[in-house]
Amino acid sequence: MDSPPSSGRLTVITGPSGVGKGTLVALLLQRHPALWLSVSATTRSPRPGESDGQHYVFLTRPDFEARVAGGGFLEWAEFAGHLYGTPRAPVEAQLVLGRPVLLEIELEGARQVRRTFPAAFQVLIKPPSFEELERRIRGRGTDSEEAIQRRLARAREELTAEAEFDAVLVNADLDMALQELERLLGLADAD
Ligand SMILES: Nc1nc2c(ncn2[C@@H]2O[C@H](COP(=O)(O)OP(=O)(O)O)[C@@H](O)[C@H]2O)c(=O)[nH]1
Ligand SMILES: Nc1ncnc2c1ncn2[C@@H]1O[C@H](COP(=O)(O)OP(=O)(O)O)[C@@H](O)[C@H]1O
Repeated sequence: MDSPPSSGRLTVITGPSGVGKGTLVALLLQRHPALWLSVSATTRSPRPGESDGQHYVFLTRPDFEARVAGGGFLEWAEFAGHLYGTPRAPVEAQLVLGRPVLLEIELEGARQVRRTFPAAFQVLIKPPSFEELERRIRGRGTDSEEAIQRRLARAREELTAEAEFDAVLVNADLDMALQELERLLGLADAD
């Protein structure tokens, strides 16, 4: 099931909010500059330190909906009261160039990609426990109590979807999880 992706392959990384997806993906990109991470669009407000076009493309809801209507997203979903989507054109362009592409997206989006790109390699990142997940979301200090509650409710749902994924990775120790992710993605040290 977990055969490593070839170059130009699409990899989807999913997992509950606060599990460490962003942390793992940032480390992966530092170590493997050949990887290309899709920058999503969202209607949520920027967090302190997030810049437009780098972490997300921040859109109003009407602008986001116009892009949906125009077929501009490879996939999109609503999460915790906001819309999130993967701009289609840049992903397709990178795949044509043969570059390995990463999407860091939530469960509904992963399901859409499974239908449109059945060859995509899909990884679910899990926390060592639900209590640890809550500690990480709170420890990050970026979300309101309401946003935290919505993320925790959604997390319970996402964690039941394990069987849908090509691989499941527990992010307990960060270095170990990073190594395991590299192994799953078939990334050698020098990639
Ligand atoms: N479907 C979909 N989900 C996305 C996209 N971009 C980000 N997400 C997911 O939306 C959720 C919320 O992201 P964010 O607001 O940055 O919060 P965080 O995960 O708590 O840091 C996370 O599960 C992301 O993986 C996207 O383009 N499409
Ligand atoms: N293996 C780990 N052990 C302890 N804390 C972690 C680990 N991985 C990530 N974290 C911390 O958990 C918090 C949430 O991580 P983040 O990458 O923002 O999650 P996500 O992108 O999945 O929402 C951050 O404060 C991060 O530093």
